[in-house]
Amino acid sequence: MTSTLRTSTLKTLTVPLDVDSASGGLPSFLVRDDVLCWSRRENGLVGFGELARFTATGPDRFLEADIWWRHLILEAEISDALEIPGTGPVAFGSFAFSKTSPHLSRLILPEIVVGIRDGRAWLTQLTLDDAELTEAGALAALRRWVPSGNPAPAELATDSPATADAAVGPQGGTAVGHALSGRQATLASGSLSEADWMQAVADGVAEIRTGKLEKLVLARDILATLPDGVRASGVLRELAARYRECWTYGVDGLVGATPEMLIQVEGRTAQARVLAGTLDRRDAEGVDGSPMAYAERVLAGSEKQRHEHEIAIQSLTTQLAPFSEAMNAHSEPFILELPNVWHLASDVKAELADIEGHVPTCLALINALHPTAAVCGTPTLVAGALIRRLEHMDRGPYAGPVGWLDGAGNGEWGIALRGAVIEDSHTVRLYAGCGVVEGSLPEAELAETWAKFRPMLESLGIRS
Ligand SMILES: C=C(O[C@H]1C=CC=C(C(=O)O)[C@@H]1O)C(=O)O
Repeated sequence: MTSTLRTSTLKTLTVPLDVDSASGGLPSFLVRDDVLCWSRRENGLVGFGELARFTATGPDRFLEADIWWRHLILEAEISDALEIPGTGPVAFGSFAFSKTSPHLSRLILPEIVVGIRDGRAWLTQLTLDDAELTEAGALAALRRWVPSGNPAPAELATDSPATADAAVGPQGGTAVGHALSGRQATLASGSLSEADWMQAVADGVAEIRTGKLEKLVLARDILATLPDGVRASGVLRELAARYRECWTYGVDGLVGATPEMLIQVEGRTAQARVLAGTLDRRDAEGVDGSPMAYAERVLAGSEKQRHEHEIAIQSLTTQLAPFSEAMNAHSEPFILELPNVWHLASDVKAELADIEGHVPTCLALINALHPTAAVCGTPTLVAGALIRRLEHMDRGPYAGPVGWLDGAGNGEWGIALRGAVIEDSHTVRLYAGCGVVEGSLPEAELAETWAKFRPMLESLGIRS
């Protein structure tokens, strides 16, 4: 574990901010490529700069991060005019999926945070210096990060990927067998070719048939090369505008819009959104009747999909129970409609218990919940070992927790799905995976990964 923190005390000042929703709200602050972002609909947090950073690898990464954060907060001098979730000191973070990954899990303490929640907006300045924090100083600091104030929406759209247009061809490595159009880009398979990945799915199904495990989530990566370059800020604005039901995240080059909430803590209430079971909305094109009736029939009516979902909900509720005084979950999953896919979804709500006089922190909960069956499998250890054997890649931050936490114990941590890592200014690695159960068919799972790549491909201007 390493930390860039100096020994000085953290000071923070939170003041109300006048954000004119007509000028674009939170997305209008997504103008820098190094921005830290967490946003859904009109709400969210955007962070600028970096005061301190914690990094770690290994099985204790969540608990080490928890200790680092609690130590930082313990002596902090906090002046907070709003005192709502997300005000006061805030850190953004992203954690590696695997306890064996060399990828650095991280918490980043920004210098400036802009937040909006239910129509209330605020600005927080953080410092480790002795200087006094004032409202005028905080506004001046914000203007240094976002020089022209809130840019107009029209200005923001100028580098919109939807405007670009050119042919796409395969690049060195294994070309992916998918028709693409839109912006000039090349796509190549990552660690496994499509054929090898389908073989991995078939091998996974064979393992499930031996009875060693019930469910396994297998993922794959593809590499997009964009000669015109990639702007993280543009990708985030695109995702936030299109995937409003999802949580759009941006931390250190990891970008995406996840529909899955691992854990959201507000005071003593914890909530999760568990997803498993997917149907490509394009499958409904040309089918008689309403698309939703099709989803009801084919997704909610499928025994395989419901079984996959049941395993995911069981794993979450079993792990959350020891931390909860009371818990409720939908008895029946609902259908979550996203622009690309439908999912079987269940929301779980729990009242957190006092454990030795303390409500469990976000990171303690994540330590217990991750990895859920929605991204790993059941039993966890067997599935985890098989993932390492069959995927032939390090997932890095893909399918790991991503989100933020504040000094009062509130936070939101999604699972980093439907996302990508911007590796350099022209290269983006996209990830997608599928729950594999006994009835899974490799070709159908491959098609599902393409549906799950779609949010990122679209936001890069690549139409699939
Ligand atoms: C692993 C992914 O999705 C998970 C979340 C929702 C539905 C899933 C499924 O139906 O397979 C996956 O469990 C991914 O998007 O990469």
